[in-house]
Amino acid sequence: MNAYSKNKVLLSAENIHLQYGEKKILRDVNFKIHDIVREGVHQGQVVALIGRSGIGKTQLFKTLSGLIQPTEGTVRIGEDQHPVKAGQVGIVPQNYILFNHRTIYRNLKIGLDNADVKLTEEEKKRIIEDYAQTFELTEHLNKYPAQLSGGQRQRVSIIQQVLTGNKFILLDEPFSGLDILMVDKVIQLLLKVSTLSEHNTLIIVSHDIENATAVADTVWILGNEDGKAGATIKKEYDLCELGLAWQPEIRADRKFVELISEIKKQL
Ligand SMILES: Nc1ncnc2c1ncn2[C@@H]1O[C@H](COP(=O)(O)OP(=O)(O)OP(=O)(O)O)[C@@H](O)[C@H]1O
Repeated sequence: MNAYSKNKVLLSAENIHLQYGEKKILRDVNFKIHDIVREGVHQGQVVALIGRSGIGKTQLFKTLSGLIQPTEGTVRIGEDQHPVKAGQVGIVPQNYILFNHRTIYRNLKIGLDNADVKLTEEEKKRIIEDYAQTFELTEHLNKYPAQLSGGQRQRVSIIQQVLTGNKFILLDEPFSGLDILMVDKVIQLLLKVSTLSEHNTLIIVSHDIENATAVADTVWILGNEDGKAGATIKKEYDLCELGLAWQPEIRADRKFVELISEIKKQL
């Protein structure tokens, strides 16, 4: 098993409740996301949020990113654990909207233009070219989104969020509509993003349990507990502790396959 330790809290939720009129959507959601130190790597956590359709994943996702205020409770972010504000968490939406009339280069530049740190045009160019090279997009920089495959567009969309300097990135169904090779590339990209900085934290909402679990170090199952109204994190799997995190080939592992079937039973 890998030696690792969990250090600072980067994102936390305390007693989150969300209700619309009489309808309770979320109940008593509590968690802490940390940075992780292991084998010379210092990284943020990668969490997979899994649950049945309509259970409240999107509502939790929006609460965590400050887009909606919970009825009760607080989401805290950063080393100083201040209450989250909209814009502090980057979102890669399901249909990864890019600006179709701008080249990939200019789409990536939007990320840097929106970053807190002000850079010269020359600095921006160098950063974009570096990222493009790392993520195999150099030959596509002057193309338009329509000329790229779905997986390539997805990668551009993820990198765009990374370039804004957002340390917290929520991804909504990042594997949908991708073939298996593209899924592998997106998984590699996500693993790379999570290790780029000790503060990079990813939360992946997905119906694709195998792939979301393969890239994650933590799995949260959102569901109803004991017939109570409102969904909560009814089970958390720590894949570091299970020895199933950070291994790209994990999907063929017997222990991993057993875990997936256990997760499915929890839904
Ligand atoms: N503004 C609202 N007012 C009342 N109920 C709402 C509102 N928005 C969402 N809901 C309800 O909240 C519940 C959770 O919805 P949510 O979209 O979070 O589910 P989900 O888990 O993301 O589903 P899916 O996997 O199908 O995308 C649903 O029952 C939905 O009808």
